[in-house]
Amino acid sequence: MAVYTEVADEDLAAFVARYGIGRLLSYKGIAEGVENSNFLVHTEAGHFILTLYEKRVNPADLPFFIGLMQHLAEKGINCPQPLEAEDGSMLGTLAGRPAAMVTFLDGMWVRRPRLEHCAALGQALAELHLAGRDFGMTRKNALDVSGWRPLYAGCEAEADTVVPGLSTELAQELTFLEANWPKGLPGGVIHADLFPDNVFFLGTELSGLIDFYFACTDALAYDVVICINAWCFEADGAFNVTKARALLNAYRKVRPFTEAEFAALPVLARGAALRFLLTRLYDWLRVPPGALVTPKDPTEYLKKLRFHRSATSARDYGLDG
Ligand SMILES: Nc1ncnc2c1ncn2[C@@H]1O[C@H](COP(=O)(O)OP(=O)(O)O)[C@@H](O)[C@H]1O
Ligand SMILES: N[C@@H](CCOP(=O)(O)O)C(=O)O
Repeated sequence: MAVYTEVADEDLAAFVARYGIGRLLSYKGIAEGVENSNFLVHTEAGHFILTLYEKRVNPADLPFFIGLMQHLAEKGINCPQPLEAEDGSMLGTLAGRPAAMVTFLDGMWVRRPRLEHCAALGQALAELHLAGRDFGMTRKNALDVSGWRPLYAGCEAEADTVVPGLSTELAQELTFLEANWPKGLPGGVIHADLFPDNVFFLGTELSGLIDFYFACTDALAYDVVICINAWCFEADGAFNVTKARALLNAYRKVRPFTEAEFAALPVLARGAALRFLLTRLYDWLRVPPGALVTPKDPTEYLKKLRFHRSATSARDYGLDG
């Protein structure tokens, strides 16, 4: 579920009235999602998404997220466009939470991505990176290599209850990555969470990218390997090199990789796997009894991490140079 905050009908109607989109006709909470409360809002002007930002979103980051979506939408990226209220603001307060309204995007996310979906995603990711080049704001990645040790510290004592030996394996991986993390790669705005549930398709045509609430400024190639991890492994844990090749080739047609990015792919992929393994493990160990949110499986990312540890070059991801 992802409706953490309930909204009174009359408060929502008053909030919607600020946007000049006609009267509120109906609304409903959206079950999907993890971080924030989302509502599908129907007014005389059509459908919109209302998001109430929950505790894990730092309100100081909201101008970056809102500004980024606006910038990317203006550049032609199919992403939610924040609505401007009659007083010119794009952020308001509803039910005691920071809140924004954005445009509704048609499409559905793909449960089992095929080759053509991976290729479309690679192209869209490169287009997003190019469109972000002249975005004027920056945001440090709170979950970059410097953020992993504190996360690990919060899981260290209990990690072995999930997989025996996991605590030591994570400690060794972290030490390796801290010592070998690539520096100076081409950087810019990255989405940082472009999993299949954040990408909409109409058939095989990509119709929208959503959920920019982990977006930040970091190495562009790091965003690419986050996608490799999320899109190119099969349900049984096997790496599908054909999908990776399709994703990477479609990406590099729009934004070619540098030599340094090429060489860094295996270590970046290890880092991306560790990042999601740690956040999933952290959440897994903290699910309150009776919680309505289903935590995501950390061991899925342990298997991916182990795969990347055996990779030696970009060839292992389907690229020849
Ligand atoms: N702009 C949008 N257009 C259409 N549906 C959206 C849009 N934004 C969010 N949604 C719906 O809300 C769900 C949760 O949104 P998401 O941003 O992923 O939430 P969270 O940040 O809580 O994970 C999505 O899976 C989708 O169904
Ligand atoms: N994609 C992350 C969790 C974040 O969820 P989202 O609904 O905000 O995309 C993971 O799979 O661990």
